Amino acid sequence: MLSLSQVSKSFALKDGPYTAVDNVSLEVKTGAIHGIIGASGAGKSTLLRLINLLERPDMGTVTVDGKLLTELPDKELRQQRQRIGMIFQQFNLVGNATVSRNVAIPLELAGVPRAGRIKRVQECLQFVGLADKANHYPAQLSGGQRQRVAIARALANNPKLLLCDEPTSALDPGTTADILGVLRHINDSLGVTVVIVTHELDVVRSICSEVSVMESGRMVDFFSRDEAGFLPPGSHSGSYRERITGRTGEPYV
Ligand SMILES: Nc1ncnc2c1ncn2[C@@H]1O[C@H](COP(=O)(O)OP(=O)(O)OP(=O)(O)O)[C@@H](O)[C@H]1O
Repeated sequence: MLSLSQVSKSFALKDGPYTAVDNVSLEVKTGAIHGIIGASGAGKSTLLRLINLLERPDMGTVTVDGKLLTELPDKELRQQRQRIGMIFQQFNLVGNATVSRNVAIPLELAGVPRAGRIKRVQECLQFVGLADKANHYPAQLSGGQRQRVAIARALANNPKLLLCDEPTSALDPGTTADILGVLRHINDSLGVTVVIVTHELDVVRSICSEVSVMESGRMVDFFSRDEAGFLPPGSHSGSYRERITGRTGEPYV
């Protein structure tokens, strides 16, 4: 479903270039819930933004659902991007637009006619359990409800891939569990592949089928729930692998 090959990204800083993502390769199969974990500044969000080309890689290739995004002309890239949903820590809703209008925006951008938009907005709001909030504004909703609206908006164009940048970091533990339940449901019932950037080990332990670990822009480890077994939520010490699986292992190169 998703393949990154030797992807790098540097930013020009005052004292010279800074490499945020350094020669990263990654394969994510259809149906996975893939976690990307690592310390602050490791390059996780930048890597996520490279997947839908919100950031252009300096080097390397990005393939999503068989399309080599890094080679597509702009118009085709815009079309392919519509099949990649994204949600953020701070929800990024349009504050002066109602819930239904927020969900309708990506449909308008995709050129869906009005009747189709109305139907799809209703479906998406029903899916996230917010049909009764269609005419509310974001400021009238709780954090968890805002994230549900953001999820409904991300689902509007039937994405095959959902990118989540710290989706629960602004939420309390109960609401976090709730939103993780929605993400699991999207994966199970719609077959959407999910990539989640997080620094929360419990998010990984709760829903991820596999994890990659980033450190200083590089991918330093990869393991799956099937192969390693994940511990239940709770605090443990050691490397990311030890804390998630309870076991040590050979670092991935
Ligand atoms: N647009 C940018 N311009 C300059 N530097 C940037 C830019 N985007 C990211 N960086 C730098 O790249 C590094 C990696 O940032 P990134 O946000 O990807 O890390 P992260 O692992 O997601 O961290 P966090 O968990 O704190 O969000 C950081 O040092 C950051 O300051």
